[in-house]
Amino acid sequence: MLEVANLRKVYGPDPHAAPAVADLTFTVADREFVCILGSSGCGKTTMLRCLSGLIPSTSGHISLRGKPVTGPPDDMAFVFQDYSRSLLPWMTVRRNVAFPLRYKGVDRREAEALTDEALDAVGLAGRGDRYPWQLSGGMQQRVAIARALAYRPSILLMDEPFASVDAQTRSGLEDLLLGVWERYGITVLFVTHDIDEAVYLADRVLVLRPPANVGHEVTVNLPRGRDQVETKAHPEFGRLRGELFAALDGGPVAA
Ligand SMILES: Nc1ncnc2c1ncn2[C@@H]1O[C@H](COP(=O)(O)OP(=O)(O)OP(=O)(O)O)[C@@H](O)[C@H]1O
Repeated sequence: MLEVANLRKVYGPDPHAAPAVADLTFTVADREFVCILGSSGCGKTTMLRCLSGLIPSTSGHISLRGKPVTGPPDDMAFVFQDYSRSLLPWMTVRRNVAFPLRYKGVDRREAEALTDEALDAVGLAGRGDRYPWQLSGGMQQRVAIARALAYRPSILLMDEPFASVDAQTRSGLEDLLLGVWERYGITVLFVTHDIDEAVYLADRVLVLRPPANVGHEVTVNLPRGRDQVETKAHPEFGRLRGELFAALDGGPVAA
Protein backbone atom coordinates (compact mmCIF):
# COMPACT_ATOMS: atom_id res chain seq x y z
CA MET A 1 0.00 0.00 0.00
CA LEU A 2 1.11 3.54 -0.79
CA GLU A 3 0.11 5.97 1.93
CA VAL A 4 0.26 9.72 1.57
CA ALA A 5 -0.71 11.79 4.62
CA ASN A 6 -0.90 15.59 4.85
CA LEU A 7 1.75 16.00 2.16
CA ARG A 8 2.86 19.58 1.64
CA LYS A 9 5.47 20.95 -0.75
CA VAL A 10 6.62 24.54 -0.92
CA TYR A 11 9.38 25.30 -3.44
CA GLY A 12 12.14 27.67 -2.35
CA PRO A 13 13.41 28.75 1.04
CA ASP A 14 10.32 30.64 2.26
CA PRO A 15 8.07 28.13 4.09
CA HIS A 16 5.20 30.65 3.91
CA ALA A 17 5.28 30.87 0.09
CA ALA A 18 2.32 29.44 -1.84
CA PRO A 19 2.50 25.64 -1.73
CA ALA A 20 2.53 23.52 -4.92
CA VAL A 21 0.99 20.70 -2.86
CA ALA A 22 -1.00 21.36 0.30
CA ASP A 23 -2.32 18.83 2.78
CA LEU A 24 -2.67 15.96 0.30
CA THR A 25 -3.93 12.69 1.77
CA PHE A 26 -4.77 9.45 -0.06
CA THR A 27 -3.88 5.78 -0.21
CA VAL A 28 -3.39 3.34 -3.09
CA ALA A 29 -3.91 -0.37 -2.35
CA ASP A 30 -1.56 -3.05 -3.70
CA ARG A 31 -2.45 -3.94 -7.32
CA GLU A 32 -4.86 -1.03 -7.57
CA PHE A 33 -4.91 1.21 -10.67
CA VAL A 34 -5.49 4.80 -9.59
CA CYS A 35 -5.67 7.74 -11.98
CA ILE A 36 -5.07 11.33 -10.92
CA LEU A 37 -6.81 14.07 -12.86
CA GLY A 38 -6.12 17.74 -12.38
CA SER A 39 -5.84 21.01 -14.24
CA SER A 40 -2.49 22.26 -15.50
CA GLY A 41 -0.30 23.63 -12.73
CA CYS A 42 -2.32 22.10 -9.89
CA GLY A 43 0.73 20.23 -8.59
CA LYS A 44 0.46 16.73 -10.08
CA THR A 45 4.10 16.48 -11.15
CA THR A 46 5.28 17.94 -7.87
CA MET A 47 3.24 15.30 -6.04
CA LEU A 48 4.83 12.51 -8.14
CA ARG A 49 8.32 13.89 -7.54
CA CYS A 50 7.68 13.82 -3.79
CA LEU A 51 6.18 10.31 -3.91
CA SER A 52 9.19 9.06 -5.85
CA GLY A 53 11.57 10.46 -3.27
CA LEU A 54 13.26 12.59 -5.95
CA ILE A 55 12.53 15.79 -4.05
CA PRO A 56 11.93 16.23 -0.33
CA SER A 57 8.48 17.23 0.83
CA THR A 58 8.14 20.23 3.15
CA SER A 59 5.99 18.25 5.58
CA GLY A 60 3.71 15.24 5.74
CA HIS A 61 4.31 11.55 5.41
CA ILE A 62 4.73 9.09 2.51
CA SER A 63 5.17 5.38 2.98
CA LEU A 64 5.32 2.43 0.60
CA ARG A 65 4.53 -1.01 2.00
CA GLY A 66 4.99 0.40 5.46
CA LYS A 67 8.42 1.97 4.83
CA PRO A 68 8.80 5.77 4.86
CA VAL A 69 9.88 7.11 1.44
CA THR A 70 13.02 9.19 1.93
CA GLY A 71 14.65 8.54 -1.47
CA PRO A 72 13.73 6.62 -4.65
CA PRO A 73 12.39 3.23 -3.44
CA ASP A 74 13.93 0.10 -5.00
CA ASP A 75 10.57 -1.30 -6.02
CA MET A 76 9.22 1.83 -7.71
CA ALA A 77 9.53 2.67 -11.41
CA PHE A 78 8.51 5.70 -13.48
CA VAL A 79 7.31 6.42 -16.98
CA PHE A 80 7.23 10.06 -18.07
CA GLN A 81 5.46 11.88 -20.87
CA ASP A 82 8.54 12.80 -22.84
CA TYR A 83 9.89 9.51 -24.19
CA SER A 84 12.38 11.35 -26.40
CA ARG A 85 14.16 12.62 -23.29
CA SER A 86 13.74 9.55 -21.10
CA LEU A 87 15.53 7.13 -23.47
CA LEU A 88 19.26 7.37 -24.06
CA PRO A 89 19.76 7.86 -27.82
CA TRP A 90 23.25 6.34 -27.94
CA MET A 91 22.08 3.05 -26.44
CA THR A 92 20.14 0.32 -28.24
CA VAL A 93 16.65 -0.54 -27.07
CA ARG A 94 18.01 -3.57 -25.16
CA ARG A 95 20.65 -1.52 -23.39
CA ASN A 96 18.11 1.17 -22.52
CA VAL A 97 15.86 -1.45 -20.92
CA ALA A 98 18.72 -3.19 -19.09
CA PHE A 99 20.44 0.01 -17.94
CA PRO A 100 18.65 0.55 -14.57
CA LEU A 101 19.10 -3.14 -13.68
CA ARG A 102 22.86 -2.65 -13.36
CA TYR A 103 22.22 -0.13 -10.60
CA LYS A 104 19.89 -2.54 -8.88
CA GLY A 105 22.73 -5.07 -8.71
CA VAL A 106 21.07 -7.60 -11.04
CA ASP A 107 23.63 -9.94 -12.63
CA ARG A 108 24.11 -9.92 -16.37
CA ARG A 109 22.28 -13.13 -17.23
CA GLU A 110 19.27 -12.28 -15.15
CA ALA A 111 19.24 -8.76 -16.62
CA GLU A 112 19.18 -10.26 -20.12
CA ALA A 113 16.28 -12.54 -19.21
CA LEU A 114 14.32 -9.67 -17.62
CA THR A 115 15.00 -7.48 -20.66
CA ASP A 116 13.83 -10.17 -23.11
CA GLU A 117 10.66 -10.79 -21.14
CA ALA A 118 9.83 -7.08 -20.83
CA LEU A 119 10.43 -6.42 -24.55
CA ASP A 120 8.25 -9.39 -25.37
CA ALA A 121 5.49 -8.10 -23.04
CA VAL A 122 5.34 -4.79 -24.95
CA GLY A 123 5.54 -6.43 -28.39
CA LEU A 124 9.09 -5.32 -29.18
CA ALA A 125 10.85 -8.67 -29.04
CA GLY A 126 12.47 -8.22 -32.46
CA ARG A 127 13.52 -4.57 -32.00
CA GLY A 128 16.12 -4.83 -29.27
CA ASP A 129 19.04 -3.92 -31.53
CA ARG A 130 17.46 -0.75 -32.85
CA TYR A 131 18.20 2.70 -31.47
CA PRO A 132 15.35 4.78 -29.98
CA TRP A 133 15.54 7.30 -32.80
CA GLN A 134 14.82 4.52 -35.31
CA LEU A 135 11.43 3.87 -33.66
CA SER A 136 8.08 5.67 -33.79
CA GLY A 137 6.92 7.69 -30.77
CA GLY A 138 4.52 4.94 -29.68
CA MET A 139 7.29 2.32 -29.90
CA GLN A 140 9.64 4.54 -27.89
CA GLN A 141 7.01 4.82 -25.19
CA ARG A 142 6.69 1.01 -25.24
CA VAL A 143 10.46 0.84 -24.65
CA ALA A 144 10.02 3.14 -21.64
CA ILE A 145 7.26 0.84 -20.33
CA ALA A 146 9.47 -2.22 -20.93
CA ARG A 147 12.29 -0.57 -19.00
CA ALA A 148 9.94 0.04 -16.08
CA LEU A 149 8.62 -3.56 -16.21
CA ALA A 150 12.07 -5.13 -16.39
CA TYR A 151 12.83 -3.40 -13.13
CA ARG A 152 10.08 -5.55 -11.56
CA PRO A 153 8.51 -2.71 -9.59
CA SER A 154 5.72 -3.25 -7.15
CA ILE A 155 4.47 0.23 -8.08
CA LEU A 156 4.63 2.19 -11.30
CA LEU A 157 4.24 6.00 -11.32
CA MET A 158 3.24 7.42 -14.69
CA ASP A 159 3.15 11.15 -15.53
CA GLU A 160 0.95 11.74 -18.58
CA PRO A 161 2.80 8.95 -20.37
CA PHE A 162 0.64 8.91 -23.51
CA ALA A 163 0.11 12.63 -23.97
CA SER A 164 2.62 12.95 -26.82
CA VAL A 165 1.29 10.26 -29.16
CA ASP A 166 -1.61 10.23 -31.63
CA ALA A 167 -5.06 8.98 -30.58
CA GLN A 168 -4.77 5.57 -32.26
CA THR A 169 -1.37 4.83 -30.73
CA ARG A 170 -2.64 6.08 -27.40
CA SER A 171 -5.51 3.55 -27.34
CA GLY A 172 -3.02 0.78 -28.16
CA LEU A 173 -0.71 1.87 -25.33
CA GLU A 174 -3.61 2.07 -22.86
CA ASP A 175 -4.58 -1.53 -23.68
CA LEU A 176 -0.96 -2.65 -23.52
CA LEU A 177 -0.62 -1.05 -20.08
CA LEU A 178 -3.81 -2.72 -18.81
CA GLY A 179 -2.49 -6.05 -20.10
CA VAL A 180 0.86 -5.77 -18.32
CA TRP A 181 -0.78 -4.38 -15.18
CA GLU A 182 -2.93 -7.51 -14.98
CA ARG A 183 -0.11 -9.86 -15.93
CA TYR A 184 2.49 -8.45 -13.51
CA GLY A 185 0.11 -7.58 -10.65
CA ILE A 186 1.63 -4.15 -10.14
CA THR A 187 0.15 -1.06 -8.51
CA VAL A 188 -0.21 1.89 -10.89
CA LEU A 189 -0.55 5.60 -10.11
CA PHE A 190 -1.26 7.32 -13.40
CA VAL A 191 -1.47 11.10 -13.90
CA THR A 192 -3.46 12.34 -16.89
CA HIS A 193 -5.38 15.37 -18.17
CA ASP A 194 -7.76 13.13 -20.07
CA ILE A 195 -11.04 12.21 -18.34
CA ASP A 196 -11.86 9.39 -20.78
CA GLU A 197 -8.41 7.87 -20.33
CA ALA A 198 -8.77 8.03 -16.53
CA VAL A 199 -12.18 6.30 -16.52
CA TYR A 200 -11.07 3.71 -19.08
CA LEU A 201 -7.99 2.67 -17.11
CA ALA A 202 -8.74 3.13 -13.45
CA ASP A 203 -10.22 1.34 -10.49
CA ARG A 204 -10.45 4.77 -8.85
CA VAL A 205 -10.01 8.34 -10.05
CA LEU A 206 -8.88 11.18 -7.79
CA VAL A 207 -9.44 14.76 -8.90
CA LEU A 208 -6.86 17.20 -7.59
CA ARG A 209 -7.70 20.83 -7.11
CA PRO A 210 -4.91 23.38 -6.76
CA PRO A 211 -2.78 23.29 -4.71
CA ALA A 212 -2.83 19.50 -5.23
CA ASN A 213 -5.55 18.41 -2.92
CA VAL A 214 -8.09 15.61 -3.43
CA GLY A 215 -11.24 17.52 -4.37
CA HIS A 216 -13.26 14.55 -5.58
CA GLU A 217 -12.98 10.81 -5.88
CA VAL A 218 -14.85 8.22 -7.93
CA THR A 219 -14.74 4.44 -7.92
CA VAL A 220 -14.94 2.99 -11.43
CA ASN A 221 -17.15 -0.08 -11.35
CA LEU A 222 -16.89 -0.84 -15.06
CA PRO A 223 -16.09 -4.51 -15.68
CA ARG A 224 -12.44 -5.45 -16.32
CA GLY A 225 -11.36 -6.87 -19.62
CA ARG A 226 -12.00 -3.30 -20.81
CA ASP A 227 -12.55 -2.66 -24.46
CA GLN A 228 -12.06 0.65 -26.28
CA VAL A 229 -15.46 0.45 -27.98
CA GLU A 230 -17.66 -1.50 -25.57
CA THR A 231 -16.42 0.09 -22.33
CA LYS A 232 -16.69 3.62 -23.73
CA ALA A 233 -20.25 2.93 -24.92
CA HIS A 234 -21.31 1.71 -21.45
CA PRO A 235 -23.84 4.10 -19.81
CA GLU A 236 -21.75 4.07 -16.60
CA PHE A 237 -18.75 5.34 -18.59
CA GLY A 238 -20.80 8.36 -19.69
CA ARG A 239 -22.06 8.97 -16.18
CA LEU A 240 -18.57 8.89 -14.64
CA ARG A 241 -17.24 11.09 -17.42
CA GLY A 242 -19.93 13.70 -16.63
CA GLU A 243 -19.27 13.53 -12.90
CA LEU A 244 -15.52 14.00 -13.37
CA PHE A 245 -16.03 16.79 -15.87
CA ALA A 246 -18.12 18.68 -13.32
CA ALA A 247 -15.57 17.93 -10.59
CA LEU A 248 -12.84 19.48 -12.70
CA ASP A 249 -15.01 22.61 -12.92
CA GLY A 250 -15.11 22.25 -16.66
CA GLY A 251 -18.82 22.71 -17.29
CA PRO A 252 -20.31 21.53 -20.59
CA VAL A 253 -18.08 21.55 -23.68
CA ALA A 254 -19.15 24.01 -26.38
CA ALA A 255 -19.94 22.32 -29.72
N1 LIG B 1 11.11 23.52 -9.60
C1 LIG B 1 10.14 24.38 -9.27
N2 LIG B 1 10.43 25.53 -8.59
C2 LIG B 1 9.45 26.39 -8.24
N3 LIG B 1 8.14 26.22 -8.52
C3 LIG B 1 7.80 25.11 -9.20
C4 LIG B 1 8.77 24.14 -9.61
N4 LIG B 1 8.13 23.14 -10.27
C5 LIG B 1 6.82 23.46 -10.27
N5 LIG B 1 6.63 24.64 -9.62
C6 LIG B 1 5.32 25.31 -9.40
O1 LIG B 1 4.49 24.42 -8.66
C7 LIG B 1 3.14 24.47 -9.14
C8 LIG B 1 2.70 23.07 -9.56
O2 LIG B 1 3.46 22.67 -10.72
P1 LIG B 1 3.41 21.16 -11.27
O3 LIG B 1 4.36 21.07 -12.42
O4 LIG B 1 3.57 20.24 -10.15
O5 LIG B 1 1.89 21.09 -11.80
P2 LIG B 1 1.17 20.05 -12.79
O6 LIG B 1 -0.19 19.86 -12.24
O7 LIG B 1 2.02 18.84 -12.95
O8 LIG B 1 1.13 20.86 -14.15
P3 LIG B 1 1.02 20.32 -15.68
O9 LIG B 1 -0.25 19.53 -15.75
O10 LIG B 1 0.95 21.59 -16.48
O11 LIG B 1 2.24 19.50 -15.93
C9 LIG B 1 3.13 25.49 -10.29
O12 LIG B 1 2.71 26.72 -9.76
C10 LIG B 1 4.58 25.55 -10.72
O13 LIG B 1 4.90 26.82 -11.24
